[in-house]
Amino acid sequence: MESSPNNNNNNNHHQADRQVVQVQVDDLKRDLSSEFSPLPDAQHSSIEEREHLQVYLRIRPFTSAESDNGESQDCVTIEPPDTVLLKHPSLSLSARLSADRSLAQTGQRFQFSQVYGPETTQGELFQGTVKDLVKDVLEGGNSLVFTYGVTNAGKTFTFLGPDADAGILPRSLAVIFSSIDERVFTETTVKPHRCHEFTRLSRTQQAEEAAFKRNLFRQLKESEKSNISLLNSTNKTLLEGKLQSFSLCCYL
Ligand SMILES: Nc1ncnc2c1ncn2[C@@H]1O[C@H](COP(=O)(O)OP(=O)(O)OP(=O)(O)O)[C@@H](O)[C@H]1O
Repeated sequence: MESSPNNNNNNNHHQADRQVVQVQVDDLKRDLSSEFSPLPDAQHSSIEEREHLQVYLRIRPFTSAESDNGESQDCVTIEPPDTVLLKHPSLSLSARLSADRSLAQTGQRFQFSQVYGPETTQGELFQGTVKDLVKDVLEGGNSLVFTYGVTNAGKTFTFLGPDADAGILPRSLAVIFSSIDERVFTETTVKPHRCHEFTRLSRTQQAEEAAFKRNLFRQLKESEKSNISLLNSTNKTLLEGKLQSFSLCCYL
């Protein structure tokens, strides 16, 4: 950011920035312990939380470029079914200079709900992680699924996957749409709103929705005819962006 000491506006901005920072620091200093009163039945609640929050680790295979570069340094060891042992990459500076040699050699263990190795297929991952959540959704439950990892870790592959090897999102949608059959709500009197809510539509709104839908299908047909699949490419761009989480809500 450019700085201009003679500019009053800028000075005001800097002062405002300082005030904002000050508030945040004060906030951080605040003792929040009193706001976290002990839970009445700590043991029960921790068991419940463990059941509700599942954390899976997926280790992807090396890409061909990585294999060609000889990047394998045996730093990740899976200890089935739920643990990984991480060691410093043997060529890393930290491994060579590590003051704690024993730590560098023995590594550190991390435990997850389950660890999936590089040979895991998209189908196996879906079966083991998300399929039961989808079943819950079909019975009225809600779930949030998201991927988390450094760039190039395999989040998009896991989430969307290539067309020929679908990830957890298209698989979830396939299960939902093939399961609801006659339970599809054919009327247009309600519309999903935000994540968990819906709005009831007036007659005028229903007519607007129907017109919007007709218009959308007409555009789709026209673009298919003229081979300019505008809608598809827009959707594809949206999907190929950073769509790496979805929440499963029940509107059935
Ligand atoms: N399970 C897998 N099997 C085969 N190839 C994979 C797998 N997971 C990821 N890849 C490949 O690894 C590369 C990186 O994956 P991906 O693009 O999904 O990473 P990402 O975490 O979404 O990255 P970014 O955060 O940068 O978007 C891609 O070439 C992808 O095809």
